[in-house]
Amino acid sequence: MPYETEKTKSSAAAAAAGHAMIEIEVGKPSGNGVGEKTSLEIVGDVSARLTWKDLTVTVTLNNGETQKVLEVLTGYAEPGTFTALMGPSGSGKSTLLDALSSRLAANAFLSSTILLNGRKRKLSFGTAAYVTQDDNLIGTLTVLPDKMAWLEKRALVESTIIEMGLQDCADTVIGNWHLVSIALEILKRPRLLFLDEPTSGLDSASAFFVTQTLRALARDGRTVIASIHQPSSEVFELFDQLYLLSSGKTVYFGQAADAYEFFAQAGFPCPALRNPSDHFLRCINSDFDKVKATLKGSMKLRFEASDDPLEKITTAEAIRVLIDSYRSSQYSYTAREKVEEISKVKGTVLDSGGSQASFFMQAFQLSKRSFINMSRDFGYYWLRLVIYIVVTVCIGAIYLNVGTGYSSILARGSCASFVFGFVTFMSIGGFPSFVEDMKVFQRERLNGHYGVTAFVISNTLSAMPFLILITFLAGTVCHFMVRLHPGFEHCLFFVLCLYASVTVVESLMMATASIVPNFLMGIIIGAGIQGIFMLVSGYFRLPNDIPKPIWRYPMSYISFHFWALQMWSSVTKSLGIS
Ligand SMILES: Nc1ncnc2c1ncn2[C@@H]1O[C@H](COP(=O)(O)OP(=O)(O)OP(=O)(O)O)[C@@H](O)[C@H]1O
Repeated sequence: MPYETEKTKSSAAAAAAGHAMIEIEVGKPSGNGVGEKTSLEIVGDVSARLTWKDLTVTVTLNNGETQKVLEVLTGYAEPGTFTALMGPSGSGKSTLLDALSSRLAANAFLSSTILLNGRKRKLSFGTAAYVTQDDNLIGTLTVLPDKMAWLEKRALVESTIIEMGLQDCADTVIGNWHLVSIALEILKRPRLLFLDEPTSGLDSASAFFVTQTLRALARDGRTVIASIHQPSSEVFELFDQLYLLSSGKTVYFGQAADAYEFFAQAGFPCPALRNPSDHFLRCINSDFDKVKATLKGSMKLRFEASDDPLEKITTAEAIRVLIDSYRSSQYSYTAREKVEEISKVKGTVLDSGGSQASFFMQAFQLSKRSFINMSRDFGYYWLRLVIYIVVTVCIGAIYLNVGTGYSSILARGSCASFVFGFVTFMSIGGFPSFVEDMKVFQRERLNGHYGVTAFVISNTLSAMPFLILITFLAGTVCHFMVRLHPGFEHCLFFVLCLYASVTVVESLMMATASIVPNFLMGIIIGAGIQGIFMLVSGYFRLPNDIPKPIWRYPMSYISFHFWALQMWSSVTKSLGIS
């Protein structure tokens, strides 16, 4: 392609995207004439041109075997365009989005050349935004962010709210709504927007509205790539580019409007009045083979009588024909040419290399947000505060003024065991909230907002006031009703022990939530671990009687119950009753 044409096209794209292109530096021709590829340098253009070539993703399964999830995919996404990824369930749409946005799972191996503005870059904060299938939002917060000058912030938020059509819910508490997720991501003004099934679960009118909004965001100069599950024909008409996948292979990539022609050329024309996306998905969904095989006997006559080419061959064969047709088609050739062409243009480096906030700012903002969330969510700590007080009043009533005689030794031991065993055990009730927190954390970490350390510190700090309040109130009630060792310092020591024990259980449940993100399994595992710790605490068997290997060493020393009871027995000793 001649330089002039290349330059004109790039300029036109940037102009269409509404961004100034300040300088274009044309590389030296190597002397091979007009058709020679060159390296262009675009400075000042903030749009994102993404290309991927021969992209293959291989995952290692639990049994050690490997599986190719995506195979040699080649494509591109340009600013101002809306690219839709379509394919049957399990065809690899989410994996392709993950691969392009550098968010692949740890067991997935990527082999590809992915270029952003002609450069190899890992996408991070501010450059790209990723809206996941699950809306992992903190349901107690409003859509307003807490960064930059107030006036600037207000202008940005208002423009975003208007852009997204969210005027009616600007001051409401966030529910789970796709548009809010998208709005939150575009607050960072990303140039590249990835969305995993933004229309799933929506009725057709809402799906149309969301897709129209995404197209408008694209027209504003952004590069938008979204996987869409079942678009209506109206929604389909909003797509600029279409990437059709089946079993991880490209069935079609090109302009959405040209897909009809491609399918017709391959021998599968879309019947009149049929939704094109329904037709394309039907052609490439091999699940229908199994259904057909099952119903073969009863539907034999119908299959023979029909003109539909899909009823004469299996879907697996149709997919093979389509994949082969695409490989040798002008669409595939054009896509490869275009990828080469875009790759040669060295555009602006958009990557800001992670969150712009300092570590302390991240930890401060996260602590503040987490504290607001905890204080607004009644189930997070307030309910536990009520239950802790009720339970400790019950303990106080049962062990009321337990005394200091020999007969009270067992009662004191049981009381201690119950307080540090069962009362702290109730902290597993916070598990569902931890799981929600973890989901938000995982999304925001992958989007480059902050790291593990900031999250752990902020969570510990924000929970601290609530845990101090809970353990102070519950501990004091218990201490005075049971008449434990009198004196302020002993009461404080008791409350501190309770605080430390509850913090350990909270941390244990948080760690469990990071490994087992399932409510029921997490609670069962957390309860099981605590049950084992309680067994070796020195109450159910005296410390010297606990079997030495494993149970005494190291288990009893790992168990926080053991340390709490040690404290108790030292207090009891100081009373001279042991
Ligand atoms: N990290 C992984 N480990 C193991 N298998 C994986 C992994 N990621 C994806 N897969 C498998 O790859 C296939 C494609 O998954 P993917 O989620 O990308 O499909 P999809 O088209 O987005 O499906 P859906 O529409 O149901 O979300 C699936 O069979 C999935 O089980």
